[in-house]
Amino acid sequence: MSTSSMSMSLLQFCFQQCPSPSLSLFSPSSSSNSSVATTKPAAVTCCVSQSQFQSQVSVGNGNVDRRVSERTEIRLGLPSKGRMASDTLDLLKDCQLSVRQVNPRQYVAQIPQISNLEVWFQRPKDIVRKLLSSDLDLGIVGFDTLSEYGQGNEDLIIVHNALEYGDCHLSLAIPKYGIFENINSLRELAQMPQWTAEKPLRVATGFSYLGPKFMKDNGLKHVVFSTADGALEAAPAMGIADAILDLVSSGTTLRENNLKEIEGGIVLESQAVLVASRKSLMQRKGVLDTTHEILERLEAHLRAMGQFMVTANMRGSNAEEVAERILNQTSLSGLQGPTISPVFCKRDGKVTVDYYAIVICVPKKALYKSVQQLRAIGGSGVLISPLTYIFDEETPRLVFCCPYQILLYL
Ligand SMILES: Nc1ncnc2c1ncn2[C@@H]1O[C@H](COP(=O)(O)OP(=O)(O)OP(=O)(O)O)[C@@H](O)[C@H]1O
Ligand SMILES: O=P(O)(O)OC[C@H]1O[C@H](OP(=O)(O)OP(=O)(O)O)[C@H](O)[C@@H]1O
Ligand SMILES: [Mg+2]
Repeated sequence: MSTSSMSMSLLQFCFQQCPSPSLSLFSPSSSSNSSVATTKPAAVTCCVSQSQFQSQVSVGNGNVDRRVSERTEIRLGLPSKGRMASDTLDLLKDCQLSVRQVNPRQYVAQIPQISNLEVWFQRPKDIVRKLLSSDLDLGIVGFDTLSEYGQGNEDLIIVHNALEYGDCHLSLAIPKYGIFENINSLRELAQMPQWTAEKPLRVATGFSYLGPKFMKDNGLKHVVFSTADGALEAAPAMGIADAILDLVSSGTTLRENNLKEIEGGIVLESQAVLVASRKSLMQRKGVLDTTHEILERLEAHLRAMGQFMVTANMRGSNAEEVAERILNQTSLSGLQGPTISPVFCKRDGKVTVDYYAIVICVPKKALYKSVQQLRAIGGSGVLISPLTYIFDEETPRLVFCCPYQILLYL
């Protein structure tokens, strides 16, 4: 999932009503007709139980609003542990937003470049909960965690939906063996005669909100879920469950445990996202500006990560003629077109221009093709350099981040 493939940036979760799943053992009810088959960050639609949400957040309740106005510092929640923790700190460091933590057991830290910002290290699920309770204003978490614990709450706004790490997907997996040997799709799984009201399909998952919702949306009636916190892949072989619903990245853990994914079984694609509390953006002084700054730095860095700067010399009679040759090649157009400068040299005592130096940005994926095209039109001395930042006039995501647009958007 690349940044460029996502056009929308500040995304809202749709707030709908649906039954609240129980946390230990539960079955999805079949009454809802809403559908979220494969959810990606770019198109989020999740359900939330209104009563459940209100018990956590109390929308419009004086306590929450008082808390929003009482504190003056802005709080950013970052994962305190797990694989997201170090990747998040690395990303911020690459954006010149290094987190200064006096000691690793201290849960509060600073980003000296941004005044009035406190970093709080929390478990990813607690970041989502604390955004909802207005104890945090901004947070970085996996989209899976946001979807599971945010449950479509409209106070959560995805400011950046593709931070390009933590890539994984939430998927249903079944054994490769036994009664599942010839089952390769969700439809085939649903049609198996084995699942009845008395003997439902048993699914082990840590996603006790998204799991039942996915099954219900896909019309699987006879399903029960059990929760587990880790090593879910062992559950089918231990006879505890028939299937599992868990995160998959390389697929190694599934393979090593004789499990397989099935067609139509992906619940969502996930990667790290930057989330904000809508209430904070709207009500707390400085949150919008701070969000704007963080977002701009993230965008500039992530855009640059996907590109190389290519310089080359080209023989030509004038800059326009060289430009024409370059622009006729599909992989050489650069960000806004090539920069072309004359290369002056002295021949027979006279300053002449036989060559032009060209500078273009090319997507990393298209590098080899670009070099081939450059050579084909007479390019020589091709130099490739990494880029650190690409700051545009205004990042597309920021369109939504100015107060006026936010007000319009909300
Ligand atoms: N195998 C994986 N590959 C890539 N990203 C993953 C993988 N598993 C999880 N993630 C992403 O990283 C986030 C944190 O996962 P991680 O396993 O580090 O912590 P956790 O599951 O909260 O804690 P724990 O596994 O210790 O209970 C997930 O929410 C998801 O976004
Ligand atoms: O497709 P793979 O690359 O094999 O990764 C998938 C595994 O990664 C996560 O587990 P984690 O390592 O977080 O352990 P956990 O089960 O203790 O959470 C996830 O729960 C899967 O088990
Ligand atoms: Mg884990």
